Amino acid sequence: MLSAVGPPVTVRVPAKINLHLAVGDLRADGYHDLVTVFQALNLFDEISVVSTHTGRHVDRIGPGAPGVELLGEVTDAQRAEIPLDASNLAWRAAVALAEVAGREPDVRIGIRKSIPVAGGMAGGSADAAGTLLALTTLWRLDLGREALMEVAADVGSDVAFALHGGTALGTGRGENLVPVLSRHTFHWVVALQDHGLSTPAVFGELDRLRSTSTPESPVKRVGDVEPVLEAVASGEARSLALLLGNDLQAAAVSMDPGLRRTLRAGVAAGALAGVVSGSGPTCVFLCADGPSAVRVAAELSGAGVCRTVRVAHGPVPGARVIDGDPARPPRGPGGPPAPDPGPNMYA
Ligand SMILES: C[C@@](CO)(OP(=O)(O)O)[C@H](O)COP(=O)(O)OP(=O)(O)OC[C@H]1O[C@@H](n2ccc(N)nc2=O)[C@H](O)[C@@H]1O
Ligand SMILES: Nc1ncnc2c1ncn2[C@@H]1O[C@H](COP(=O)(O)OP(=O)(O)O)[C@@H](O)[C@H]1O
Repeated sequence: MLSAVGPPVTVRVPAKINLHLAVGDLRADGYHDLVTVFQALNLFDEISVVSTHTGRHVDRIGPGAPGVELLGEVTDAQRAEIPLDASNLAWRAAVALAEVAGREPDVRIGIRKSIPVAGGMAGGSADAAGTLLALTTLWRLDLGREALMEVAADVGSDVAFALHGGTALGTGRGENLVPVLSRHTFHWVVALQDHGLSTPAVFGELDRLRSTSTPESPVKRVGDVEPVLEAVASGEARSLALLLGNDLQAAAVSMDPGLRRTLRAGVAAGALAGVVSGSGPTCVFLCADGPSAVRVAAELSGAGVCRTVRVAHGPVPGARVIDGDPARPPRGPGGPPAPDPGPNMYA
């Protein structure tokens, strides 16, 4: 058990999907320029941080090194796949923020995981973003939004979006964000696999496929992003369904050919369209409305093409403090309910 100063600060942070993902050629720094439309969905990880430099015992965060542990029900797969050493993205975020703040990362970080690991939904990035917001609150840092976004981008290409949430156009490595007008809710079915795909390996496979592409069998590229932005703004799921596209999908399917069946099964189950999320292997299916998503999820879960399915909607806000903010009353009996914890400081 740990010594701690003050109560933990807890942040809830959403998963993302890519409605559109155009991948440019390999850059000299090992990255690819992207044009992407992110949307945050209501699948959340929770991050709790607590100071460790002195003080009283806190139950919610137990022992472990260097400062990260998994909270709640933890599956064997999560235990196997999530590093609890200094390479954990949440810990890397803590170290990066401590450096900017000119202090030690004298904290413990608890991660309650719901976002699939290595699933193309940016769960690790979400944990990093949640840690940045939680520590900004715990340490009462007066960092501006721009400075926090810069720290986020240094930790990973998707981290800034997890802070931002909603729907956003991402360029550069994905870290340059512009909010996209999206007042309408879209309904999704998310098909999770029992394994992950490595993001760098999927980008590498796309480079390989493109280098061996011939005029007879070209590797197609997604179209322009503008129609996607218009469809998002209109709120018309049928228009958006025709425009979902991901340049990494060919690479993900090449590495995991079973995804072809998953994508077909979702549409056969009644979805308007399906697409691999980011580097995969998670597939997301856009549905006409909420009840349709429930029906598609029920049928897809019996089709034997994925580990499990979730019904989700988006856009939802980015990282939010849900507990432990000195400026808010505590959660729990007498306090406010956990969801919808107020305006996002960083959006
Ligand atoms: C593909 C996307 C699409 O949103 O999402 P995921 O599938 O990971 O969720 C992202 O670009 C992933 O972002 P993120 O997972 O933060 O990537 P990073 O840690 O920054 O980079 C991991 C590795 O992916 C490759 N990479 C990443 C981003 C980018 N624009 N070009 C790249 O080539 C590089 O090989 C890099 O070393
Ligand atoms: N907090 C974390 N949660 C999940 N994975 C993490 C975390 N920290 C580091 N990782 C590593 O990052 C890799 C990518 O994880 P994740 O962000 O879940 O997937 P993706 O990049 O496909 O969206 C994982 O395979 C894991 O080894």
